[in-house]
Order: sequence, then structure tokens, then C-alpha cells
Amino acid sequence: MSKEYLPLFETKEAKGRVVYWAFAASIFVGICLIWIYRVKFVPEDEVGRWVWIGLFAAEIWFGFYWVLTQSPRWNPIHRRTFKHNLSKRHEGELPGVDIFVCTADPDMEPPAMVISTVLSVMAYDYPPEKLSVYLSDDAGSELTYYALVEASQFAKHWIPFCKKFNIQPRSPAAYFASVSSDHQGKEMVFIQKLYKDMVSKINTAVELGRVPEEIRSSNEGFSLWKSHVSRRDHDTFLQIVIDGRDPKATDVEGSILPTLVYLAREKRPQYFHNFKAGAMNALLRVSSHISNGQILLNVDCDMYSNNSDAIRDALCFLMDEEKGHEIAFVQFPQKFDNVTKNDIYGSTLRVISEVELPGLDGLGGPPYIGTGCFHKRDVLCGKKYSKGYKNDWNSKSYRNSKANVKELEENSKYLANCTYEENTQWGKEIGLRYGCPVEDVVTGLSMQSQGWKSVYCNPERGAFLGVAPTSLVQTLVQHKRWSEGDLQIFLSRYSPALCTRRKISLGLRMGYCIYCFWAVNSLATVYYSIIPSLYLLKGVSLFPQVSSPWLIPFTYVIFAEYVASLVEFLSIGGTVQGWWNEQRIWLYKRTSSYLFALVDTALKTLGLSDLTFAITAKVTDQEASQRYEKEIMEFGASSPLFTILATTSLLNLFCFLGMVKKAVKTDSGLVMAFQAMALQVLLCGILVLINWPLYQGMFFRTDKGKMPSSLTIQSLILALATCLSFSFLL
Ligand SMILES: O=c1ccn([C@@H]2O[C@H](COP(=O)(O)OP(=O)(O)O[C@H]3O[C@H](CO)[C@@H](O)[C@H](O)[C@H]3O)[C@@H](O)[C@H]2O)c(=O)[nH]1
Ligand SMILES: [Mn+2]
Repeated sequence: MSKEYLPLFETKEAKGRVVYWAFAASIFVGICLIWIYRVKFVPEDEVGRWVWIGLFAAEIWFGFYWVLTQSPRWNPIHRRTFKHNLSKRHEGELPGVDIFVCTADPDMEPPAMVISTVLSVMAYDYPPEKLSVYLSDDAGSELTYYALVEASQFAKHWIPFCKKFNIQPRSPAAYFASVSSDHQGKEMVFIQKLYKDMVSKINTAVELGRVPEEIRSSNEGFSLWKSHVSRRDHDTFLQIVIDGRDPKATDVEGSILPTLVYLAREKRPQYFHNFKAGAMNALLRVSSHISNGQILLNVDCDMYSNNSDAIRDALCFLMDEEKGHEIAFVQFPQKFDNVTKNDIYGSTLRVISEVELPGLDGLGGPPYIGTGCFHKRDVLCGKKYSKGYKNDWNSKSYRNSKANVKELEENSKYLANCTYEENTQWGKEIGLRYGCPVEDVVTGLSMQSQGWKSVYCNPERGAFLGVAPTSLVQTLVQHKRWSEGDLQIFLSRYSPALCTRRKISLGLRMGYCIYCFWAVNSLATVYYSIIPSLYLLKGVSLFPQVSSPWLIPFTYVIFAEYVASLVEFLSIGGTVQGWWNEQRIWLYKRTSSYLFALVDTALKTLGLSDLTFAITAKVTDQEASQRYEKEIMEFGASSPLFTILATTSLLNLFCFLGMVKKAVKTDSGLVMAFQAMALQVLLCGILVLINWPLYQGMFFRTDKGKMPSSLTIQSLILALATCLSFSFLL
């Protein structure tokens, strides 16, 4: 390296670490004192002892989990890129970039939305001859293909328009939603009309469920669907919609267009298709025949590019002469453009993307979280890590230039066939790893455990924006999948707990465990949110009295931790109401999604249940979406996840009311209750407060988003029966 070496990025450590460490140490002392209290004051009687031990176990768990959550807070870092240095030095030798967009269901992922994402990534500020965009359609839907064909026409106007006026974002849907309709130039009016026409054509086709006849006959690609039996049973469909090598494939200004490819891998009922991981691996192989870009970007079909510079940001890390060699992937945060101010479902995952991921970056690299991630093709395809590994950006020509389009399609199809992977390392050592509902996290971890590093890049302007779930059940189901997947990783051979993972720092392994243990967290949380309340009803105290000095560690840990979490939340741009909502949603996830995930994992381990992947819907009906805008919680679905939430919330309500009723019977009753059981009353009271939206949903609402009556009745009976049998029988 010469003297005039200009770095492509810099890394900064966060300030105020020492103050935080001191604070964390004081909390830890508090936790230890709580444990000591539990050991010292075990009750004499049999039943009381077991309840006490249960609480102790929960507190040991919470303490242990708290220690895990400290790992990313220990030494967070922030990165900044120098894109001008990249252009200065590498503009001529930029690598080919292949972009993979995945879709799987035209009903839940409307084709018009999918192509907006596709168009946004086609319009990156990057040499178009080095850019190829692949759409993987796991539904093998003619409608999605049709939308893509329309998009390829619209791209001829859209890309030059984006570049000429340097607009952001470059998803036409998002862009036109963000500009006001007055003061528009002629070109803008024209392009907006083109866009609207295209969307209405696509939406009409979707509504009718078929492609217009004149289009079908004018485009050969549709002939593929003759052999289409169903979504689960069809041949490989591979169409190069725009061939970037073709000198005639230009936009209206005469500039070359990026390559655009449609792929629906073969599906047969007798072959397991491994969900998104299977789709990605088919894309990896097919793209290696067509463009073979050395850099890959993967986005979900709802995650449009919001920043046309993101490729260059990522390259600043991957091409850096000093540190770039060991970096396998660059992960951007998942951000969303449909979250409301106070984020009622906590979909922003603010703490994860603003605190924990920068923290994990400081410990060796963030996990791969599925979307908005740039990979080196070599590494994803199983390249083993070695110390002296050097990037070679000039090694491969990025386009297979000889064959014509038809031949290329014909000769590449077999790469996406079901049988291709039989007796190969695909899904094991090569490509995305199979067998886990969070294929992304397990793949990233497996690369890191060989020695590869990763980088977290979180620029001011979000690089990708997606669609967050807009109903409670969607949120809970998504988290069930995630927590289940993460727990399976812990139980698998990739487990961050295994000592064979020595290439990963202890801190990073602890960091992974935060997510691996989401599901396990449910047990302690369920116990804590039910048992103390029930004992309140009985008048049995489970925490230190107000006069006892042992109350101090309890109050200190509880209050200091909550204040710290509120401060942290506000400092990363959240609101107070948003923080409160976040506490609620964590409680809900822990008592429902995570509990179900735990049970399901147990069943799977016993071989009693199969791997599934519930796709998150990206559309909401109008009434529901109005409620979402108003931040009214959506319950209108009959899900067992809700039964458990409703039952625990009612149980707490009954316990609280029962306690009050008992206490007001005597003159000094209330004072006595608070003296003896202040913390327990507080715990139960807060649970009642935080569950307010549930009571509203069950008893005070009449709209379609209220809790289904059958569910309310069922939960009422369950909660009442528990309370009654508890007070009279035990
Ligand atoms: O059989 C399938 C199922 C899903 N997908 C695609 O996978 C993506 C993610 O699905 P989604 O329902 O949106 O799930 P999310 O929970 O929002 O996704 C997150 O979590 C997943 C792992 O659970 C990762 O795969 C995703 O990249 C990550 O964004 C979407 O583009 C789907 O089209 C497929 O291609 N094939
Ligand atoms: Mn999604």
C-alpha cells in the first residue's frame, strides 16, 4: 500500500462508555442483591417455597438475560464512508453487482409494489452495464411476470428521469407519494401519467386474475405458462426481460439499461423448496451464468431502495484495501416507510437497529438480517476464510458474452431445477443454509464462524424502506417465526454457545444469544406476569415489605433500568408514547409469540411438526389501515395467540380488582396492603395499565378490529376459572 492511501471508511467509537459501564455495574450489584434476598428468605411452607423458587428462577433468568443484553452496549461503533475516495480510485474498475429481489405471493405482495422495488434498484447511481436485477417469484405467477414486463418498458423513461433530476427515492410509488401535485414540470407530469397508467393496467390484470390477451400474444415469455399446473407444480421459468448486452436495449435517452431477469424456480410437490433460502440459491446459480456479478444485493420485494448511493456505500467497505478483504457482507438496517408516529406494534425495532446492531458491529459484525444486505458472491458461495485472502476485482468478466438470449435462458434453466441440489453442498456449505426459518441469521453466523467479518452501515438517509406489519396478529406471527428460528440456531450445530465457534468473539456470541433466547424468555415472563398477581388475590406477599431495606435493590433495578431504557429510546429518536407501546409489544410477544415458538420448537425437535414460513402480508384493507393510521390496535382475528393475551390481561384485572375489594373492606386494609405488598400491587397495576388496549378491544369497541366475541368469552371463562379455583382450592 502506498503512502497516499486514502481510506474508504472510518470507524468511530461511541462516547460516554465509562459512565455507562459504571451504571451497568451498579445494576449488576442490584441484581445480585435480589438473588441474595431470594436465597435468604425462602418461606417455610411447602407451596410458598415452590412459588418462591419459581420467582427466584425467573429472576436468575432475567439477570442472566440482562447480562447478555449488555454485550452490544459495551462498545458500540459507528461507520462513515468516503464515497469520493471510492470514485477517485476505483471508478473504472467497479465490480458487477447482481441484485436479487424475492417475492412469493401475488396476493400478499402485490405485483405493483414488487415492481416499484425492482425499478428503485434498477435506478441506482451505478454503471448500468455492471448492474443486473433478478426477480425471483416463488409463486410462479403470470401476473407478476406481466408486471415486470410492464416495468421494463416504464424503466426506459423512469431511469433517465431519475438521473436527470437526481430524485430520491427512486421507487416510483414512494416518489410520487412524496411529491405534491402542484408546481410540477412537464416531464414530471408526463412520467407520473405513464406510471399511473401502468399501475392501473397491472391492478386491473390482478383483479381479473389474468393478463390481457393482446399482451400475452405479443410477448413470447407468456408461452411458458402453458405448462403451469399450480404454484406448487411447474417447470423453471426463466426470462431475460432486458438483456443488458444488447446495444439496442437502451432507455429513451439512448443509455444502456441494466439487465433484468425473471426467475420462477421449478416447483414439485415431492420436493421441499426451502422457502426464501431455496429461492436465493437458485438465483445465485442462475445469475452466475448470466451476469456473475461479484457483489450481490438481496432485498425483500417490499424493501425499495431509498438511497441511490447505497451500492457505493457498501463498496467502500468491501473494496477497502486495508480491511475490505475479510469483510463478507455489509448489512443495512431494516427501516419502514409505513410506521406511525408512536409505532404501536414496535415495528421499527428501533433499539435493535440503532443500539444493538452497532454494538454487534463493534464485536465483530452484525448478523445478516435478510434484506438490505450486500454480499461477496465468493463468500456466499462457500469460499473458505483464509488469512491472506485478497479481493480480485478484475478476475472475472461479468458477462457471459457469447450466447444469445434464447440459448442463455435454455442453458441456465436447469440450475433452478428441483433435482439440481441433490447430493451437493448447496444449503449446507454453499449458498444460504437450509433448515431454519431464519435462513439469513444462520447463514451470516456460519460465515462469521469461519472467520469472515461483517459491517453494519446505517447512513443518515435510510438505504432501504419496507412495509412493516400493520396488525397485531401479523406482528406476533412474524416474531413467532423469528424467535423460533433463532432458538433453532441455538440448538443447531451453528450454535453460538459451542466452543468450536472460537473465531467469533465471546461478546458477539452473547449478542447472538439475545435473539436465540427470545423464545426462552417467555417462560420467566409468563410466570412473572401471572403468579405475583394471583398471590395478590390471596394476600400473600412475594416481595420485600416497604419497611425492609431489601426493597432498595428491587426498586433500584426496576426504576433505573426503566429510566435507562426510556432515555435510550428517546435518544435514538423515539417518543415517550412509542416507548410505552414498545414495552407493551414486548410483553405481548413474550407471552404469546415466544411461548408458542418454544412449544413449536419442542415439537419439531421431537419430529412432531414441520418447518413452515408464514409470509407477512404487505397490504391491508382500507378500514383496517385507517385504524392503523390512528394507532388503534387491531385484534380482528381469531388466533390462539390472542386467547393467551386476553386471558392473562383479564386475570390481572381480576386480581387487581379483587385485591382492592379485599383491602377496602377494613379501614386500614389499603394501607396494610401497600405496606406489605407495594411491589406486587405495582406490578399488577402496571400490567393492567399496559393492557388497556386489550380491555378496550374486548369490551368497549364495536369496529371490525375489536376482539372477536367468542374469543372474549373464552378468555373471560378461562381467567375467571383460574382466579376462582386459585382462591378457593389452593
Ligand atoms: O417461500 C418463500 C417465502 C418467502 N419468500 C420471500 O422472503 C421475503 C421475506 O418474507 P416476509 O414474509 O416479508 O418475512 P419478514 O419477516 O418480513 O422477513 C424477514 O425475515 C425473514 C426470515 O424469517 C428473511 O427471509 C427476510 O429477508 C427478512 O426481511 C419476501 O420477499 C418473500 O417474498 C420467498 O421468496 N419464498
Ligand atoms: Mn417483510
